[in-house]
Amino acid sequence: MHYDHILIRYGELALKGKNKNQFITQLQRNIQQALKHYPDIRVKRSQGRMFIELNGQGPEPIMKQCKKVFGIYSLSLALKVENEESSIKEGALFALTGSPNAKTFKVSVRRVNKGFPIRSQEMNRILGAHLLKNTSIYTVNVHEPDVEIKVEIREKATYIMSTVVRGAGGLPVGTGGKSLLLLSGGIDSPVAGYLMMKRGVQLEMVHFHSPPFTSERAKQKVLDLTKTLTEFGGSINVHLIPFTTLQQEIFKSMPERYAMTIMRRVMLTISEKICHEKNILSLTTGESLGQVASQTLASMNAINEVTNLPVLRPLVALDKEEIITHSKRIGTYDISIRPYEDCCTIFVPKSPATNPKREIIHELEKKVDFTPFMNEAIAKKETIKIVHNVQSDHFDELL
Ligand SMILES: Nc1ncnc2c1ncn2[C@@H]1O[C@H](COP(=O)(O)OP(=O)(O)OP(=O)(O)O)[C@@H](O)[C@H]1O
Repeated sequence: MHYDHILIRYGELALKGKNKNQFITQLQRNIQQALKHYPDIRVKRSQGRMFIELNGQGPEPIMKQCKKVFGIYSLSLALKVENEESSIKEGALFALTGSPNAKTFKVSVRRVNKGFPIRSQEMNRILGAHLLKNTSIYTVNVHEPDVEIKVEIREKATYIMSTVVRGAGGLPVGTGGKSLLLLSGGIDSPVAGYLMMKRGVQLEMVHFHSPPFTSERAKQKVLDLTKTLTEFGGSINVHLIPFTTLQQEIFKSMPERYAMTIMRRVMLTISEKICHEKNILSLTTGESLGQVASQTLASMNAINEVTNLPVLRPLVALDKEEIITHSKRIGTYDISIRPYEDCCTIFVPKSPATNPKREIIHELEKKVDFTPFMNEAIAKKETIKIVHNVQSDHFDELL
């Protein structure tokens, strides 16, 4: 006997009607995608659960991959047996005796198949008695058992489990629409992207770079960050925008105090154009309040003016420590701290305005028309598709 399935639980209660079906279909697709290197396994759905049929494949790597799939609340290794009392008894004994270091147990039966002749409570008693009779070291503890033997009696078969592992939670990527993430090489924006993916949002990236002031390795850093994020939700397109000429024009013609704000407005304007082209309905940034001078509410207010799209800022209320903790856990931190220059770190004004005024910006922007430079930058856009990376193993647990 051996565990031959993985049972997957998702937050079904929160779902209703049409959304529910879309959620489940997307989740199934995402699990299949995450397991694409295991051709023998099958992912099936049935009555509020998803099942992975292992077909001889060892469960550890499959569990590990599944722990990164958003929408999964918990997973259990499961033994499939026939809907027969004797088979269920045998399976329960296998599950109990295979639990290392356990001294106490509890049996929890769920009878999903109401056609099964023995009711759940009765079945709990039958199985408990069977386990006590056939072992000598275990006792029952219904309140705080070392191991809980879960038995799900379903339409066609019964699944027996002794462990529950927490999944990544959230919603399946692809159920929440699309957002364009402004991805710098820093610590924050990859974390912002991760949090949006956790809410089911599919990402595309835009990155502004300024060759030759920024190197190939700085560009590679952004591609590597994206590759890490693909582990949570499939392939991602990265749009690289050459920003050198625009930055030089801005820093040449605008007062230093306002150059940063105007540069951000230009970034957002270009990003919005990409959204229109790609049918993406929102933008995401890694800004959080009060971290640096340009991340004040006044600054966000001045920047936001150039777009009607929602600008999502999932880090807005987090402090740096929390953001760093996230980035270490998801595997982006070590890439983010590589010491290559970003376009924004090269053209840094000494004292950017912390309280930029829209009226002043309007006056300044009347003097120079950046549109031709923006159009040129967009025309020179380079798009790279980063394929879903399913082979990394740099972490085990997501919270
Ligand atoms: N070169 C860039 N390309 C794309 N987006 C950028 C770029 N530089 C900055 N951004 C966007 O603007 C946000 C604010 O940038 P800023 O440099 O002020 O903040 P930060 O806290 O250092 O963020 P990060 O750690 O993400 O770089 C970033 O989180 C990112 O979303």
